[in-house]
Amino acid sequence: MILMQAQDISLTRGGRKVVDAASLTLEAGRVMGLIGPNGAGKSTALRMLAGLLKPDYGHVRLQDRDIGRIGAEMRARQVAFIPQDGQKPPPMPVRALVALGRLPHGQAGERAAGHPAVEDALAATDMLELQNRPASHLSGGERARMNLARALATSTPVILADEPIAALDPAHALSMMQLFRVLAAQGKGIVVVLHDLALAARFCDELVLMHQGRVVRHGLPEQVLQDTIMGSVYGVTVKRIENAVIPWALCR
Ligand SMILES: Nc1ncnc2c1ncn2[C@@H]1O[C@H](COP(=O)(O)OP(=O)(O)OP(=O)(O)O)[C@@H](O)[C@H]1O
Repeated sequence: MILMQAQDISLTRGGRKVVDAASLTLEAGRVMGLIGPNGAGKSTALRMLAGLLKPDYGHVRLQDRDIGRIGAEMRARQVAFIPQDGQKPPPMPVRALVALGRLPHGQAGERAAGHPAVEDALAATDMLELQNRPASHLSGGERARMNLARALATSTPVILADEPIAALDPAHALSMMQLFRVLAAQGKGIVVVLHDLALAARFCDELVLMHQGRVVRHGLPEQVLQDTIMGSVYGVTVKRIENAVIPWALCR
């Protein structure tokens, strides 16, 4: 089942097309990795998918409706957007902040904090131990897990996550990628921006490679992560290593 579709979306910023006629289709049960070098346009594209930026051209459809025509609350019940780690959160307890994820369902305060979706989200992200801590005291990695928990608490069919594992230690990065797989198995569709290509190859069903605003490759990880493409897009060479745990290394 198609959950979301972007067709030829373009956006100009500072006189430059930062996203240029990008198209993608997100199906239920899939983890899609959005990859590409710094400045490729990944975050901008993700914000357009989330309905937070309006494309100059093209359109984003959410279950067959133009996302721009869906009200903010309805959209929030359908799409959870996890931004790249930005502002420090307020000094409210982690559980209360995660419970804000229930607002699009009209639930707030004690009712939201006690909702099973909040409990499940805290458990899934390994945040139960930290639930009473002020959110402002969390480390960068803990904050990333809390942001995912808040998104999960909303119980949306679509999750859009911008570099959610960038600040995570290896164990929590693996857990989060495994959790995306579990969520996909439950029927959700996930678009995740990643710079860790090994994890992208291992956990994503498909990869969308962006470069200079354009989607230059879309397909299975092994189709996208080819040596020549990595060379031309990332400017690195791929060294294959036999019998190694990670069978390739990137070199400059
Ligand atoms: N408001 C803006 N005005 C001018 N340029 C912008 C604006 N917003 C983004 N850009 C530019 O658009 C390009 C794409 O930015 P974007 O954040 O989407 O890239 P990205 O692929 O997510 O990069 P990264 O991996 O570094 O996070 C960048 O070159 C950025 O400088």
